[in-house]
Amino acid sequence: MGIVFALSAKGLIPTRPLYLSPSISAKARYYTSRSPTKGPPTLPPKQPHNVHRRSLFGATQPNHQSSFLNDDDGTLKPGQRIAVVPGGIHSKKSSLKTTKKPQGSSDRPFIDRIQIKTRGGSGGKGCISFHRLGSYKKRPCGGHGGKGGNVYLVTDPTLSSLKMEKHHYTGRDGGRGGTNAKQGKNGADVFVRVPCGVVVRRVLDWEEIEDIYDGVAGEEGEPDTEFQSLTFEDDNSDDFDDDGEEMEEVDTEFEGQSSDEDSSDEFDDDGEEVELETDFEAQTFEESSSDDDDDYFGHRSTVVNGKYEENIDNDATIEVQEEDGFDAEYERMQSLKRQRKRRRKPRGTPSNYDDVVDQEVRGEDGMFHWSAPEMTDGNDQLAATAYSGQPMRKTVFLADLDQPHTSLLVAEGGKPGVGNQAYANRPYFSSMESNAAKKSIPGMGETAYLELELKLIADVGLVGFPNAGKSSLLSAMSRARPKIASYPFTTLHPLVGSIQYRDGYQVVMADVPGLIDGAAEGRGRGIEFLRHIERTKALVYMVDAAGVDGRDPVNDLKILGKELREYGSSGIFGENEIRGEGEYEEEMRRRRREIMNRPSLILANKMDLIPDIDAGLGRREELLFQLGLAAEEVGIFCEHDDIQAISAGVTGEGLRGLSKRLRQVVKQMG
Ligand SMILES: Nc1nc2c(ncn2[C@@H]2O[C@H](COP(=O)(O)OP(=O)(O)OP(=O)(O)O)[C@@H](O)[C@H]2O)c(=O)[nH]1
Ligand SMILES: [Mg+2]
Repeated sequence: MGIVFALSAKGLIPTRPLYLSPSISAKARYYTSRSPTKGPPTLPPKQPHNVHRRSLFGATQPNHQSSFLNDDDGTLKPGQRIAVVPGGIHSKKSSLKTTKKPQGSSDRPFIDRIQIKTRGGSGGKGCISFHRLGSYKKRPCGGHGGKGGNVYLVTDPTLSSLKMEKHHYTGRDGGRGGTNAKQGKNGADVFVRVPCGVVVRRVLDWEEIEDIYDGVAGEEGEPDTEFQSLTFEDDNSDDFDDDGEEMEEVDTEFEGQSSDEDSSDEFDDDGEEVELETDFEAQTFEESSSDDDDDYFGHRSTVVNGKYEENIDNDATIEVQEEDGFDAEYERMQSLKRQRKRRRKPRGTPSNYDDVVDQEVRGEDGMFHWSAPEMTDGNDQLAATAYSGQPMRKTVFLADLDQPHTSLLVAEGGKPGVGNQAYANRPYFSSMESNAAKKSIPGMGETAYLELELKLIADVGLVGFPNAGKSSLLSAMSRARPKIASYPFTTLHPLVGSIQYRDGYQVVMADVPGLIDGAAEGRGRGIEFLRHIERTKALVYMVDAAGVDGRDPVNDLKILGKELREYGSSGIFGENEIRGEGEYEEEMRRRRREIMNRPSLILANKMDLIPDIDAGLGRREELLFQLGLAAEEVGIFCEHDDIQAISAGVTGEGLRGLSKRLRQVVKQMG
């Protein structure tokens, strides 16, 4: 109970006491304070929006003094509305003019080669449970686990660099199976966004390289004993003690058979697998004669456990065959696991192991050095020596993601674990079977180390010496805003812009950082980015006709032609080498070799600095003529009309004609 004050024009006046619960809203209070004689409340007149505003939270903030909202005596008039708005000051940001940073400068990182690790999620575990009630009592009802999530690469046309959020991507694990045959939830897939034009390669791990090596050794019939002995090292009987006597019996039987030629004929009926096995046996047996034989057989029996046992009529194997379910599968997985473990390169490997493998690996095509050292002074020799200490990798080509919104499955999620409901329909389950699900291990997700290489997709590539005006041209013809400045190497990484035509046609042009003399040997940084012009349909050579930096345009063109020819012909410049074998790599090498056969335009820029009146038109024509001769000399594939005089940065002279011609050339090239 208390005295209620009503707000009125006269200020706060006491009215009759009312019992007000705190839950009564402010609106209710307003009505209760009104005199009943005045009739039903009417809506107050609409106030203009520019009423005084005060922050709702203003009074609680230390630096905000509360104040009355209305002008006169600090009281609210009946029907008066005030606007109470949440706090917050008017953002200054929105009033500031946002300026876009120029592209191509160092503050925007551009990454065109990266290695990432992807792993599919693990499968969920299967559940082991039994019905407790009713006629189903004691029947297995454990649900299977969920599948592990996959990892996909998806091309996103809005991206232009391989700057990734993370270097490791893992699919979500599958959920566990539940009781009452509830299946676990499938793990969510992970989509890794990459820009268009990414070439995806998978980096092989040591085991795979060794497998290749094995294959090579087998084909050539010159198995390397050292390698083999190291691979099968530690295959001693300790590991196989668990396998019990049966194994040993099998082994001895096998040994007997394999050493006896007649008995090996028995295997022929069983088809290819057996033949392969006998080959393998013959090979290992020959080599192992000098070594401890038992080691090899121990290894042999585990590797082809299942297959092998199927092929021999032996009491021991029949017993094993009976299992024919998860137990056998479990044993096989365990043995594979053990085998994998052993096959990993052991620590402290003898140096000759490395030597042997390295030589072989180096001898093959496509082997390459991973992280390249900084090329400081452009000395090829130095770079080569620095490389030699790097670990070797081998990659296989997976895909060239050049279309937008395409996805590529790179790491598959693991298979789900099996719940014991798999045995629910059996009339009788042995203890072995009912426990089989316990042993069913959910599959691990696939792991893939990927090497991603970005090759910009452009129709036209711009090459030229630093400061020639390449960025100015791109800026003048497209909506790209590269950094333009009067010092060399303003542009630090390639970027693309598209020339838009009225009818909607587009020509995409790539601005590549300036090339310099000796670029093919690694001088400067331009050569690093030349791979971005590999996909282009036409090339544009740009020279500074006025020779602002004291350069000679004709000589510049000769150097450019020479560097590009060298780049194309050998294509092996450390980092820029096209690595690996396969159709794709071959195609890329072919394309690079033909880089000089691409239709080219030669632009003499900064023509505004060559006055027509003083020196006359003759000087310009003379220059264009000389450029034509130089192009012919170095073998640039260029028509007479395609040597043009322009002024990209100042008057814009010749740009209209240039854009028309570019369109024609690109169209011709399909
Ligand atoms: N007079 C004149 N100057 C130009 C013209 N085009 C470009 N420039 C100037 O030349 C300088 C270099 O221009 P950029 O476009 O940055 O040259 P770039 O080839 O991109 O140079 P890098 O990025 O270093 O390889 C700038 O100062 C431009 O203003 C032109 O047509 N006439
Ligand atoms: Mg530039």
